[in-house]
Amino acid sequence: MNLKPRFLLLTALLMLLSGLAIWLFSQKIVLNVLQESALRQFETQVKLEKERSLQPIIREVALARQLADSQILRRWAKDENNEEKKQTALAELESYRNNFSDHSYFVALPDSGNYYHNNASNEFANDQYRYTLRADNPNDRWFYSIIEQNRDIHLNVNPDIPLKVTKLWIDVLLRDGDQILGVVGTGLDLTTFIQQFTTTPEPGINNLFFDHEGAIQVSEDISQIDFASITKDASEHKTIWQQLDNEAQRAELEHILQTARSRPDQVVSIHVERNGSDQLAGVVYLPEVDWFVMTLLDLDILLPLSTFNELFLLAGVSIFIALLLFNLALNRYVLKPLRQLENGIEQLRDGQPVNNVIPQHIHGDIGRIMSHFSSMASEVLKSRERLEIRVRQRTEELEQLTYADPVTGLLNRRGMMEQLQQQMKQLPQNPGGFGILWLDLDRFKNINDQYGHAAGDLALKATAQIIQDHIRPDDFACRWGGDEFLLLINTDQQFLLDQLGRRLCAAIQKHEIRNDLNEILPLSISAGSSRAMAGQSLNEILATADQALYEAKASGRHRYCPGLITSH
Ligand SMILES: Nc1nc2c(ncn2[C@@H]2O[C@H](COP(=O)(O)OP(=O)(O)OP(=O)(O)O)[C@@H](O)[C@H]2O)c(=O)[nH]1
Repeated sequence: MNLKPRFLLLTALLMLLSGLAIWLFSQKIVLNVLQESALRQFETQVKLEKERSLQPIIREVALARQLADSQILRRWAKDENNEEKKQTALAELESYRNNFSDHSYFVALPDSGNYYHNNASNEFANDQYRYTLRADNPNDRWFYSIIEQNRDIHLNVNPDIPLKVTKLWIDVLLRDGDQILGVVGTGLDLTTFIQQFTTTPEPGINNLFFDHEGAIQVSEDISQIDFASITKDASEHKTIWQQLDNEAQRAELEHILQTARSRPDQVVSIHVERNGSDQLAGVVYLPEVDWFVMTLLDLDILLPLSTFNELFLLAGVSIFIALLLFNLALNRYVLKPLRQLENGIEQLRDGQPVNNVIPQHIHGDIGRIMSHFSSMASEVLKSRERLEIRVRQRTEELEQLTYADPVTGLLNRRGMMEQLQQQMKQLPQNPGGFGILWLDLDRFKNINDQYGHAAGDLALKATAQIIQDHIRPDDFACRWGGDEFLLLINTDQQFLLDQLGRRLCAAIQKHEIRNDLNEILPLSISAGSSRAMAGQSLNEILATADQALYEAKASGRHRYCPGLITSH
């Protein structure tokens, strides 16, 4: 994968991750703020409701407690059949009836099981005794449970089906020290209270009231209310524990309830999983009625994902713009220079200068790399040029070596053959032809033998030099082999050829060549010639010169013999 898509992919990934982190983080912050404000609001609401809606209950409870504290009532309960005490007590009860908001009261005495009651319409003004409670009657179970539990106060919620109201029964123990003399109390219509307290204007908020056992007493959902809690076994209760999804949550709530009980009127919060959704719960203990109230905030409803739509949109647009800007910057500062660098490398590979593709004005890291590359490229090109020159020179030297005689520096036999063939090709257009001189040192073997091989070489070099001195620039001389030299003389004049042959014989003999011991080497030469004419072959021309040389040797050496031209 190319650099560009890789970078884009990486950046997109990083941005998405950071966007996700920001989103989660901001969601958490928003959630915390929401929870905080919800709890504060809830705390205030509880206080307000306590003042407003709960106050009547509290007042009734206080009044019922006061009634249970009445000496008159105690005296009668201890001596139920005493008519005077009874009438005084009933009068007392009557005054409480007027004060109770339900305008009703009841008194139940355990020894006799007698139940006394009068209602708002004063229906039983002279007939307060209503009936006798029986332990085996399920309807009377509440009374025996209260006595058995020995708790000072019981609040018992019961629907009054004929009246279509929900009644709260406030049951308070009538005591004399440890002795339980009876149960007194009143009823209270909870319908309005339930409506006020549990019907919340905001969806996603739910209030539940439950007692010390967790039995739900007030709920918006009537089916959740544990009516007549007092008469039921623990297993029959509809409890707050059943509202929670798992055991760990229940244990946590147990702990929270203890904390709430130790700090009445203060909200203690807990996260609960209820019906599969994450909910925030605030719990408050209401000591006056020995109840807990739990407000449940359903976060999925209160804080739906759609709340973050704008944030998502903003994050998406930001990521897109950031990607675009990053892409532009990446292209301008990295990818484009890299492409130019790549072009430069291609140019360099082809041996071209790179200045036209590598810009000189880029700054920073990439600019430095470009400038280093430019200098490196020009160095590479220079050294390549130097290398090429060196190779050319070396080739020329090698060619020279191929065609040169190492001892004398003259052409070797191969070099001369090429020149001869060249001349032979031009022979038809050159009717005067050219001349050949074939030279051979006389008794050269003796020089080697007598003065040594080095002296022989010296003689060969001196001969070559003399030859060079006598020929013209357009003539060619070679060492044909051993002590033989062949000269290609660019002339169509026989006499000039003869003249040169004789001069060379004279000059070589005349020349004093000395060895290391300063001894003069006896050097002379024999020479033969031939004239190349159109129609002759090279072999014939050379054979003529060779024959002439042979004659020069045969006739005493140190002489020149012109070759006889054989005509066809
Ligand atoms: N020092 C030296 N001697 C060479 C070289 N090449 C050939 N020779 C010698 O040259 C001699 C040539 O001898 P020949 O041409 O046979 O005979 P010559 O002694 O010259 O006698 P004539 O030609 O009959 O006058 C031989 O002794 C070779 O060893 C060389 O490069 N250096």
